[in-house]
Amino acid sequence: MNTPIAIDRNEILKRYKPIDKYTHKGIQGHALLIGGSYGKIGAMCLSSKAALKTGCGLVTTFVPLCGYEIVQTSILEVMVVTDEHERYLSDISFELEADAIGIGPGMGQKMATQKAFHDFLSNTSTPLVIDADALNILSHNPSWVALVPPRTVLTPHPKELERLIGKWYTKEEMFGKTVVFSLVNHVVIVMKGAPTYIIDGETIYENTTGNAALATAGSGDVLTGMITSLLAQSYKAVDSALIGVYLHGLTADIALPETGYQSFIASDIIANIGKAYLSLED
Ligand SMILES: NC(=O)C1=CN([C@@H]2O[C@H](COP(=O)(O)OP(=O)(O)OC[C@H]3O[C@@H](n4cnc5c(N)ncnc54)[C@H](O)[C@@H]3O)[C@@H](O)[C@H]2O)[C@@H](O)CC1
Ligand SMILES: Nc1ncnc2c1ncn2[C@@H]1O[C@H](COP(=O)(O)OP(=O)(O)O)[C@@H](O)[C@H]1O
Ligand SMILES: [Mg+2]
Repeated sequence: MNTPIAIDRNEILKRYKPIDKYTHKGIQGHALLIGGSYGKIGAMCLSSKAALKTGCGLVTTFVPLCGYEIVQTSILEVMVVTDEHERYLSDISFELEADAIGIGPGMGQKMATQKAFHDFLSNTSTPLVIDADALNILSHNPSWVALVPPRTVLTPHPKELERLIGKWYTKEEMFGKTVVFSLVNHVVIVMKGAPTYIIDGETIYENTTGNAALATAGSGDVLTGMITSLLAQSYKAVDSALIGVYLHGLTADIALPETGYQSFIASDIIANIGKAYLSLED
């Protein structure tokens, strides 16, 4: 196993692109977030708001019908497109052209949703982030991994990773299997945890930000929105993963003196993305 490269401020500054004075929302990137189901529309609100706050120009959220008013009223800046089904996704089709798509948070794994995800994968070549239930659907249908576009970013937590690559008994085995999965399928894998590792083929990166305050509902959904936003802003897949994970962790380090570990929630990540960005400008 290759020694991990520590991702600190210096490594991020090598990749970070400051905002162009003359940019506008039309060229700042359009992120599309797809997911949600009855009772889990919040996951989409979190990932969509996180995408906006990470800097892309436009965000559209694709949810089942029951999510329409929830997303429209909780985030005014986001546009909403709905599936025809009331409670879960059954047909992922839309007219818009997104620069990046994040799919999976709160999506559930109903058979109709699985089929819709299969058809979506068969028809997309847009830069992609796959998370949560979309990862679990891939684990149930391993042959569909071949449909995943090259350079897609997968963001499993340890349980989702185990479902995807199978059990491991040592840390070396876990890294070995993940590296093989990345190489064979040409994908970038964000192994979420404490710390988070990013695997790009045989190259392993270890994030240096973040703390136990992040062990709270929705913090992964927020990360999906952040990485999708960076992809939409034309960052390479691996750089989107590295910058997204670094900034996400940094929000918790910044907020900790005010919130403590226990009262920090996923919305606090979103609220501190601005300060995390500003720390790159000093
Ligand atoms: N407000 C919302 O709408 C929320 C929706 N969510 C969605 O709920 C769905 C289910 O996600 P879950 O991740 O809860 O369900 P999963 O069944 O995928 O994962 C939960 C299991 O993974 C284990 N696990 C998680 N992190 C671990 C770690 N770091 N180390 C070891 N084991 C770990 C847990 O112990 C548990 O057994 C997803 O679609 C997700 O996006 C959640 O993100 C919570 C918030
Ligand atoms: N103890 C911890 N220290 C640092 N980061 C953590 C810790 N616990 C969780 N995280 C981070 O929080 C996020 C959790 O993601 P995930 O389990 O998908 O949450 P959810 O599905 O509820 O949104 C990951 O980015 C993970 O690295
Ligand atoms: Mg998750």
